[in-house]
Amino acid sequence: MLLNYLGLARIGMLGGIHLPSPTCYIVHFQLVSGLECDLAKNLVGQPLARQLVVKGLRKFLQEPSPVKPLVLTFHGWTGTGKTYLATLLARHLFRDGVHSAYVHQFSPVVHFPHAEFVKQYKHDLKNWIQGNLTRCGRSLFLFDDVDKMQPGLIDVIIPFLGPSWVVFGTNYRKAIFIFISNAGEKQINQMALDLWQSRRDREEVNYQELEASILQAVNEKPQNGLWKSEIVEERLFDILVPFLPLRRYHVEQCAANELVSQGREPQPEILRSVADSISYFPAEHRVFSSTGCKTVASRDYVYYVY
Ligand SMILES: Nc1ncnc2c1ncn2[C@@H]1O[C@H](COP(=O)(O)OP(=O)(O)OP(=O)(O)O)[C@@H](O)[C@H]1O
Repeated sequence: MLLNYLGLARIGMLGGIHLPSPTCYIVHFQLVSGLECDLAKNLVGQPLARQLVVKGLRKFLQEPSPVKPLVLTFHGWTGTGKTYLATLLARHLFRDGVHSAYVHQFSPVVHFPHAEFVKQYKHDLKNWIQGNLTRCGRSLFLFDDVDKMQPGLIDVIIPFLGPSWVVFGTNYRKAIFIFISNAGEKQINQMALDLWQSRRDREEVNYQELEASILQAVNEKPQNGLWKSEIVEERLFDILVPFLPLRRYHVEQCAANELVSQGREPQPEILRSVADSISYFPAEHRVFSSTGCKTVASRDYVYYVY
C-alpha cells in the first residue's frame, strides 16, 4: 500500500523490475536558449532566478560527463514563481513536461503526511529514486514544500546528490534535483524592502549576502525539512536560487500575460483592477504582493471587462 502512494506501480517497478528506457530527454543546443527565451517572456520579475538557473543548466548540460547531479534549491515568498519555473524547466527538458514519466514530483502533504511512517517513507523514497535513475539517468526530481517535510527524511537521498561515480551500481550524475521551499522568505523580503527604502532597484540585491542569510535561516529553524540536512551543511546543492517578492507592476504584468495567452487585449483598466484586488505588505507601505502572482491566472477576467 505504501508503495502505491508514490505511484510506483504506475511504471512497472514493483518486484525490482527496472525497464530500461531509451527515451529520456535528449540534450540539444537549443534546449537552454529555448528555456531562456520562455523565462524572459513568462517569468515575471525574477531576473536573478532566471540567470542563475539558465547559467547553471547550460554549464551542466554542456558537460558530457558531469561530476555530480545538478542540485538546485528554490527559496522565496508564496506565488513568486518557484514551482512555475520548475514547470517551465520540465517542459523544455521533456516533451510531456511535468507529466513525463521521467519527472517525479514530491509533496510532503501528499507523499509523506504521517510522521510515524518516516522510516518507511525513507525506504520507499530511496528505492523510488534509485529505480527511476536506473530507467533514466537524466530524470528530474522536484521536491515541493521541502521546509514542511519531516526533518531527516530528505537526507535519505544524499548518496544520489554527491559526486560518487557509481552508487548502488548506477551512474546518477546526470540527474537534476530541485528543492522548493519558503525557507528564507523573510530574509529575502527584508532585503528587497531595504533596497526599496533606500530607493534602489530590487534587482540590485547582493546575492552573496542573500545566500548567506537564507542558509542561516534554514539552519536556525527546526521542524524544517532542510534543518541540519547534509544537503545544506555539506553544500551538496550547486545553486541556491532566491525569488524576490513581486510588486504591483509585476502583478499587472502577470495579468497582461494571462490576458494575451487567452487572446484578449490587456487593457490598462483591467490590469489596474486586478492589481487593486490584491493586498500588499508591509501594511504601512504596501510594497509587495501578499500572494505574488499566484491568484492572477485563476481570475475570471470576464468580470473585469467594462
Ligand atoms: N514570477 C512569476 N511570473 C509569472 N507568473 C507567476 C510568477 N509567480 C507566480 N506566477 C503565477 O502564479 C502561479 C503560482 O505560482 P507558483 O506555484 O510558482 O508559486 P510558488 O512560488 O511556488 O508559491 P508557493 O511557495 O506558495 O508554492 C503560477 O502558476 C503562475 O501562473
